[in-house]
Amino acid sequence: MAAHGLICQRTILTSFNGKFPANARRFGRAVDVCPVSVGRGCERLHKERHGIVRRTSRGGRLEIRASSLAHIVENNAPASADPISIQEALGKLEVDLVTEADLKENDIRRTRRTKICCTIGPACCSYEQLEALAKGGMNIARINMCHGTRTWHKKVIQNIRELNSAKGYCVAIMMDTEGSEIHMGDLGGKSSAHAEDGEEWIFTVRQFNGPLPARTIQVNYDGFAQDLKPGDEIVVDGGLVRFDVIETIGPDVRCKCSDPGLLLPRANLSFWRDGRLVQERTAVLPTLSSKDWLDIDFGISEGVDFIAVSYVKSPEVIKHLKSYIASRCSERSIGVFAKFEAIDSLNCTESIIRVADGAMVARGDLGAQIPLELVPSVQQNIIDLCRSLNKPVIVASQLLESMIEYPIPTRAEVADVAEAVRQKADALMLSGESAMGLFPDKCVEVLRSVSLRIEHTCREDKLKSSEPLPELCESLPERISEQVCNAAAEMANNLRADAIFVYTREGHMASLLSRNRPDCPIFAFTDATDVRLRLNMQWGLIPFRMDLREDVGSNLRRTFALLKARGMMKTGDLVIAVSENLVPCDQAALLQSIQVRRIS
Ligand SMILES: Nc1ncnc2c1ncn2[C@@H]1O[C@H](COP(=O)(O)OP(=O)(O)OP(=O)(O)O)[C@@H](O)[C@H]1O
Ligand SMILES: CC(=O)C(=O)O
Ligand SMILES: [K+]
Ligand SMILES: [Mg+2]
Repeated sequence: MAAHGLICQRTILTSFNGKFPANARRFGRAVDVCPVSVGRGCERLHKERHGIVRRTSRGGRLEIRASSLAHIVENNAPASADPISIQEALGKLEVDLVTEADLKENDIRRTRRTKICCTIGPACCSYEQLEALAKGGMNIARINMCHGTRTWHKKVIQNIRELNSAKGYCVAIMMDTEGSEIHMGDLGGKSSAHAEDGEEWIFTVRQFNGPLPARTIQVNYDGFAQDLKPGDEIVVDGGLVRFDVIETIGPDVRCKCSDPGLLLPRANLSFWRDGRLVQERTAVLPTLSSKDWLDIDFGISEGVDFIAVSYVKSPEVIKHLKSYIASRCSERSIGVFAKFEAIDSLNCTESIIRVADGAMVARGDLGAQIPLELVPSVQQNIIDLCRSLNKPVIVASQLLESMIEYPIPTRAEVADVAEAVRQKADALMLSGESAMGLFPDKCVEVLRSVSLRIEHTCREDKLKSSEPLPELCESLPERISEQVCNAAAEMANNLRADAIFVYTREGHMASLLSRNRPDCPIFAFTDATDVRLRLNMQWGLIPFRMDLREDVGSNLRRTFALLKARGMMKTGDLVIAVSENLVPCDQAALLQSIQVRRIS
């Protein structure tokens, strides 16, 4: 409270040039209403700008709502003022800079709906590089615990949190576990090696004290040599290099290179016998290793927003992790995403998606475990299942692979991105393109521009499929929410509304709206920063943070006034508004309604 009083004082002094009564400090304590002294000219100016100034008692003293005060602060505060403490103290609307600029400059209905996730690596980890990605449209930053140290990742997380708080971005953080994939060692520190046709190489689980012997590759799991037989094939990175097994000798496997190529440190390995994946051993490797659990503890303590679990093979591991997270951090939840990349996951796709908070089509490793020609239909199937079960889904890997080296994508890559957008995936993910490529910013720009274009043509396309969504919820209050959202989305389409507004504490109704993939964007207002960050993963949602009141009318009025005052909406815009029941009582279902409002 003291800070609040101080901020008011500082604000008014700056805004109104000294017309601040010496005793105003006494008045400036209320959280939402802040008595200030202003001259007549100021009052008129303020009324014109915001329309929400209220004259109260004696001449010259006005009550200005905290929210509009925040606006004055923005426009008049000296550069040294701390915008975040002001924001917090005044409880104003929090929106990221990119969205705000976009809404101000462009047609609301043309904002991007498909979200962008970037893997952070050496090519994009500095504060400035991360800022460039955020500016370009990155919604989620992914850190991959396969690479880098925890200290390195901690710094990245700090940079992103700082960007969010200092510059108003809303970049969520996803931590991706290493998982029990089989991979090569680090090539003794070399950046790469070349395997020539017919050359003999040794794959081994041995550790070496000195330098790695020539043409030797370490493998990260002990049982590997027992698992293989002469005639088996070792496939590196999904087929970039191949070796035939000649013989196994203790911890060593002697092989001959059958497909020459470049070997990169820690490249993924898979083993094939008679055209099928050898998987007895990988099936018993734990999905979460002891190192993964340490990484998960790290993620929880660093407050990541999502954890993506690599090599999921069954729903159990997801359930286990979710209950672990619930027991370790009760005050905020972390979204657990299942990565579909292990062949076993495809036997129980639906049951995995049901227990997870979202899914990722991890096409990189998936393509090394199933024939490549099956990957597109698996992608389509997972996206469709996620949509019907209302879980966000990310399409990952090789979207713009050639852009690791080149400043423009291939035509085929653009077609691949377009396909994922047309399938209405929630998010697209860059891997090596952003982590270690030469053009991370350009990659984000390509995802952004292709998404915008394809989304637009999908909306224009009158032939778009209108298959009804299957019913999702079971209990009556939830079914009512679902029906309200479905109806609101349909109304928005039929009335060509400019936006749907939803007031939500946990984000549930926001995601039910997103599931409908309506023609206009969905503005989701929530009072929790962690919910806001998590909503940034979902298709078409523009998440805002503000203090919600129990009174829906008051929330509506405040958001309309604020968005209009800040130039993000204009007179005449048509809005469909729905609200979760924000009053803690059993009458929840009865309080939901759909309102249609035109901004005056
Ligand atoms: N934190 C990091 N430090 C160094 N290099 C990284 C880092 N993150 C990613 N990379 C590089 O970018 C490449 C692509 O990243 P990506 O996250 O797709 O990794 P990956 O090894 O393919 O594993 P996964 O299957 O989990 O995606 C990596 O192979 C690695 O070379
Ligand atoms: C993203 C990931 O893990 C993959 O494509 O394999
Ligand atoms: K990983
Ligand atoms: Mg993978």
